Amino acid sequence: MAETTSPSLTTQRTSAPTLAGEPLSADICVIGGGAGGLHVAATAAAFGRKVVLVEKHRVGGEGLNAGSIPSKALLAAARRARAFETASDFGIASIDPKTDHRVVQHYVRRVISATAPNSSVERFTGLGVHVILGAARFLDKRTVLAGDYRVTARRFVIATGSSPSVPDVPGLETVSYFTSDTIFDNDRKLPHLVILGAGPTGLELAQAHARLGSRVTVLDTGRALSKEDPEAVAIALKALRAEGIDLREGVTVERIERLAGLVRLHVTTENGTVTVDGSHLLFATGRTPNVSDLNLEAAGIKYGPEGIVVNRGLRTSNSRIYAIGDVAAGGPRDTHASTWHAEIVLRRALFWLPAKAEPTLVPRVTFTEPEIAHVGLTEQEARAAGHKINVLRWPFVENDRAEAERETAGHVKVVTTPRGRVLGATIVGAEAGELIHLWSLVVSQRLDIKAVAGAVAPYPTRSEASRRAAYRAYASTPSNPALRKLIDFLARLG
Ligand SMILES: Cc1cc2nc3c(=O)[nH]c(=O)nc-3n(C[C@H](O)[C@H](O)[C@H](O)COP(=O)(O)OP(=O)(O)OC[C@H]3O[C@@H](n4cnc5c(N)ncnc54)[C@H](O)[C@@H]3O)c2cc1C
Ligand SMILES: NC(=O)c1ccc[n+]([C@@H]2O[C@H](COP(=O)([O-])OP(=O)(O)OC[C@H]3O[C@@H](n4cnc5c(N)ncnc54)[C@H](O)[C@@H]3O)[C@@H](O)[C@H]2O)c1
Repeated sequence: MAETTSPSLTTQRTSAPTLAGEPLSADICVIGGGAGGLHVAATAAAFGRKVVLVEKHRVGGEGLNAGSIPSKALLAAARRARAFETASDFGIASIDPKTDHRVVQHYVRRVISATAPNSSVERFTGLGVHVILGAARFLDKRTVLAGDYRVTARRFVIATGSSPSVPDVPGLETVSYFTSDTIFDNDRKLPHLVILGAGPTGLELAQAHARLGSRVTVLDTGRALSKEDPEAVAIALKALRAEGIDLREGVTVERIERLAGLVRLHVTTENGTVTVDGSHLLFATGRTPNVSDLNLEAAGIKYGPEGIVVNRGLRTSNSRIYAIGDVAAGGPRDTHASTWHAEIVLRRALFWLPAKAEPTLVPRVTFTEPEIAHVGLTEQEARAAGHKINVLRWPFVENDRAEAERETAGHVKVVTTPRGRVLGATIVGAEAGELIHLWSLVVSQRLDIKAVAGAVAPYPTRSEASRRAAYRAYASTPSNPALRKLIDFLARLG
């Protein structure tokens, strides 16, 4: 088991600045070998640019090693356990699944290993990228010290990602705890896991652990999944609570203490102070951009608590340097957002095209069951932006495939202008993450709701719910007096 002992949050190695270092020049120097950095490096090298990639820890970044991949592998194992428990709904005897946590952990590692070759040092070296393993640190506006090299480059791309942020709760130094950096190394049953933070990280890990046999309590100072449409969140939270997760919102952990064999949290709620005891603690309280060891001041790069300040072209305050992915302030923090940022930078740096980042084009998915997927504006954001809107819905309870599979929770909800331009879509339900891609296309291409209503969906699929929601745009058509007159007239003709 790999819990963190306070107060060290991450192990960021820093290179002591030295004048030594073999000079190395490049067209593009990429700092950080996660999803975003690797995409820039591979593509720029494919176009014949001389590329240096600097990675201080593990090539593949957080997504591969401690983010999307291990969390989805753990959720996949948890889904199997849940299927055993609920099989009697289908006429098959349910069983109480027994989890071998060492084998589950081995499975998670196996999935990481299976996807790792795509982001190995060997692969990138083979593509012609000069890979340096070590922490990068700016010496001046055009030079970075990395490993044994002093790298100068025409362009730099900072893609150093983010790390778990852990609040300074009194008593934290007395306990050990997990973050997303360490939880996937755990290979033991956690009898009662208390999770602080009900964002996507907290809730995905809550459901995974609950299904694998842990008792789970989640505490959040604010609202769970506060960015998402409240209607969708209510459906997902109902399902999580029905699986036994004790989720409390609007509560504050005032103090933590270690007692024999357990961790005790003193929690303020609207009804006073209570104690919550657990066997293990996981912080899922948000992320901090990885900037502290880059010496950004030397390069004239502005940054703040949210990350490196960039314009819509992802340029920093040093016009030769871009920042992408989790480390860039204000943008979405998802793997596909990092690779999309990479594509914007490649278009600008290689082809001088005026590509721009528009965060509302990036879909996001919380992979609980049911999933919540969203793209564009939520109903609340559209109203706050002053749009007049129509809201179109179709519930999965009216979807034949969902009925056949007994997964009828949720709906498709689409927000359009009165003239039918789609501003955003939220889907809550099984496979919402797959279904949202259609709406991503619609929002990014500024398509009209007619485009979805007019495209035939196969039967019986969940996709039909998207088409049915789109069709709701015509709900008032049969009672339109002018149209009724026209139909009457045409009927008289023959
Ligand atoms: C539990 C969890 C689950 C997630 N699930 C999903 C999901 O399902 N889907 C999704 O889209 N997103 C998911 N995310 C978010 C996703 O992992 C991140 O948005 C993504 O990894 C960010 O990619 P990046 O390239 O910006 O940074 P990273 O992947 O963090 O890569 C940054 C790299 O830079 C390196 N680095 C840092 N400082 C330096 C330095 N000074 N010098 C050299 N190298 C440096 C780091 O070692 C790291 O390898 C999840 C995150 C978590 C925590
Ligand atoms: N499925 C996915 O794509 C996925 C999964 C995980 C993370 N991510 C991305 O990573 C980013 C970070 O997500 P996250 O869930 O780690 O963080 P988050 O910032 O989204 O959520 C953190 C939660 O912790 C709560 N919190 C903060 N301090 C607290 C405290 N002291 N006590 C209790 N609660 C506290 C906040 O109110 C918030 O609800 C997001 O942008 C997310 O999109 C994506």
